[in-house]
Amino acid sequence: MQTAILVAFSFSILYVVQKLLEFWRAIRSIQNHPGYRTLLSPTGVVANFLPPTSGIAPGRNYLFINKHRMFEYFGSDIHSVISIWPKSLVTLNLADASAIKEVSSSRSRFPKPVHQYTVLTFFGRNIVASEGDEWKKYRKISAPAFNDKNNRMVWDETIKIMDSLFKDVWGNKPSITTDHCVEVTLPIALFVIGAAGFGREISWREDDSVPAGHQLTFKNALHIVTTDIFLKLIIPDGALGLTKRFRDVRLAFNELEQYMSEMIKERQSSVKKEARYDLFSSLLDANDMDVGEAKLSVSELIGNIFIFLVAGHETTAHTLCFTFAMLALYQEEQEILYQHVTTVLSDGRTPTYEDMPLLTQSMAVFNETLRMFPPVTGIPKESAEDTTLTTTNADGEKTVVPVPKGANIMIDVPGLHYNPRYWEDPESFKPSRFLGDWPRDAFLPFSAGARACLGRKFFETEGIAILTMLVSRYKIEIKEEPEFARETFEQKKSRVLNARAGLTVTPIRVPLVFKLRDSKAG
Ligand code: HEM
Repeated sequence: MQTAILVAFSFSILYVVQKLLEFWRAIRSIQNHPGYRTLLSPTGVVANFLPPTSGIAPGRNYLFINKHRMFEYFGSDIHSVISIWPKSLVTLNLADASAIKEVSSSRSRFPKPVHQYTVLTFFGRNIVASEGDEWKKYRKISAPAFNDKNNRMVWDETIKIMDSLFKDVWGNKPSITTDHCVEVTLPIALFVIGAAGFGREISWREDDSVPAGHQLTFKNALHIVTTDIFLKLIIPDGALGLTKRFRDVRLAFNELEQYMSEMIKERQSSVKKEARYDLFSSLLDANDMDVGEAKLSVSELIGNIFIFLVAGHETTAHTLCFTFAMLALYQEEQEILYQHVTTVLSDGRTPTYEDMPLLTQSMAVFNETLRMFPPVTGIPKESAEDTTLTTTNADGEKTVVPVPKGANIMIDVPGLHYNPRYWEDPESFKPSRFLGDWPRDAFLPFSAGARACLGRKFFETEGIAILTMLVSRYKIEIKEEPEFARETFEQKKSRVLNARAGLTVTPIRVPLVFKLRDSKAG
């Protein structure tokens, strides 16, 4: 017994020594460039559940919470994170626009670390979680669907959805209250991607009814899957029956898979085999091919449908929610937007796709919201070779940072978006900064280079249509609640804008009131 304990103890000591040596080598490989030294890796699943305590891991949501502060603290727009466990990997976090440009424009030197995207592959391989030839195939199949014709359809479908919201759901009520803005923005975004991406029109009325053969609505299944996807990653399948929450997650995954299979069957057996040019048709055609390098297997088809549903609705819904919150908090900015919209639509008409380039203030409001609340806070890459990156400080002094092969590179989007070298007074909400010339390389909500967001224009189109329709008819305010009657503006702001880490930055509770503008109550 004693011998066994002694052997175990010796092995533990050896393990610790080995880990410390690895840690020391990793630090040396970047010449001890300043940064965090932590026990757990920031990209590990466990670290994602930890509060931002120092020492153990940078902590959950640390990029969004720290913004540019840690770059200031470490005195460089590139800082390092080196952790001991599971591996002493070097991560370099970047908030330097030119270093980020170098990384995002060279896919062969800095590819995507696909192993960090396992969480997105439960339903099958897909465009977001792939690299190399596999990614090229998915991009080649889906990119043609994001064309001007499709953007026009996105605009028209969005206007229909907003019209129906105003007429069929909100009626002519002088004011509409929601306890959390995403209750409005999530269905809007889902309806738009459903209609414009997948030819699946869902009306506000049928939205809440569970169809025969299902136990959850499509919306709920997708919502539970996207909210609890990390649980599915860490809880073994056998344990998913243990608690109600786990069982709900299992049910939601099964339901969503069933919905996606039904969508495929429905479209394939559609009697009206009319020629369609949406994203769904591109994916289905690729699945229909007999053989060939551009063929999609059924699992790849479902994997890509899932990723487009997620990429196309959560980012949009959260951005809309933060945008409405900012306009409610900053009434003077809402008034500027309202005045601009009424000038473009002087006769009170419904905006058309042709109006989009004129709605510059709506775009500026979105850009400023995306600068302050980028839904994707960290864009990971890895170094395929031993190389260097250079960063320049405010005094113009350059520092060359060694980048060993295999190092993780994290494009720190909030770090870049709050970097005072590029953005004057970065903590302030100033949409006007996007009206003139602005530092394009320091704005990366959609990533950049070959792996930039495929749906950027899709989002901009639906977003501008939604915002313009809403602001021209309703005034957005924060809901007054007695328990918060005594709070200061700053307290209200931090309560309303509080966010947590999810697949994308998720607003926690944004209670709003939409007041009809031409109503006496407005
Ligand atoms: C506010 C809205 C949106 C934001 C901020 C956003 C942001 C991003 C970011 C940062 C990436 C790169 C992710 C990475 O490298 O890990 C990305 C990729 C992607 N996005 Fe978006 N996105 C938005 C809306 C959309 C929409 C509406 C769609 C589709 C309808 C979409 C489809 C995609 C796809 C397919 C990719 C993968 C592109 C590739 O790797 O080739 N996104 N998005």
